[in-house]
Amino acid sequence: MTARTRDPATGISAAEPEAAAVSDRKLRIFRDRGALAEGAAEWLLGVATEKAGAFTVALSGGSTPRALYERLAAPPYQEAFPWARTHLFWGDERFVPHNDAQSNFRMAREALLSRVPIPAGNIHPVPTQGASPETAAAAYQHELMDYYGAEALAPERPLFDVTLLGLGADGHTASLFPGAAVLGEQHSWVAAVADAKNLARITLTYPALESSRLVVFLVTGKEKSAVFARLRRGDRALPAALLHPVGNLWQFVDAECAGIS
Ligand SMILES: O=C(O)[C@H](O)[C@@H](O)[C@H](O)[C@H](O)COP(=O)(O)O
Repeated sequence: MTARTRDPATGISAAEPEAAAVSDRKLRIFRDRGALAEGAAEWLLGVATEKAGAFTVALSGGSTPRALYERLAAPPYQEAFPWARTHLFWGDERFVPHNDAQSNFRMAREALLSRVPIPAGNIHPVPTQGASPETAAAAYQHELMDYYGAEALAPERPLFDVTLLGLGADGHTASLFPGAAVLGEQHSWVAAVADAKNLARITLTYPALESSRLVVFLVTGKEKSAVFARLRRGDRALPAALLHPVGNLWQFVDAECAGIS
């Protein structure tokens, strides 16, 4: 077996970063962004294939997920993925029209939805055409409850099969920003919030995001390596570190983010 060195602070194994992927408990370190996108697409296809019936995913915005979506929109995933039984929701969205450059829905439509045979009825964007972020949040909560078939989340029956998340430099995930009141939300599934630039956003809350069979953080780049090390240490100042899904949590990162390149 190859000798591995481990950073005592982060717990990250410094196993060959040039390998396609290495596993350390639920941490997978990929050579680069391209390898991560490929590995995540392969992993997602595996999870979707194993699941019978509807396969429900909460999508994230951000640059790293975009590479995954583009990979899923190309062979072999474009044909092999069970699109007809896949339902897509969003973990968060900016309160902007769906054709706005800042819209997470627009990004997913361009990178993925317009290129794969997913039925329109399986796509569940946040309805940002509403009168206010609050009405959009309420409408999205109703949509999620209708889909789930109940108004209370049962731990043994997660809302999502997979929730994809990113990690902001300040430790935010979805639109759960440090110090925000929504971090204490225990009942609502969806909330209206504002980001540091005071742009209104709609975000799933911890109870909804945690109602996931599998949560996967996708994080890349040197600029994320310090915050990712803090996440690995479980630094409770980071909203991302406070997420405890009912299922398993994975972290897919590239070698730069892991600090081993
Ligand atoms: O829509 C968004 O921007 C997401 O809500 C946000 O939580 C994102 O995932 C992180 O900011 C990381 O984004 P990057 O992957 O682009 O760094």
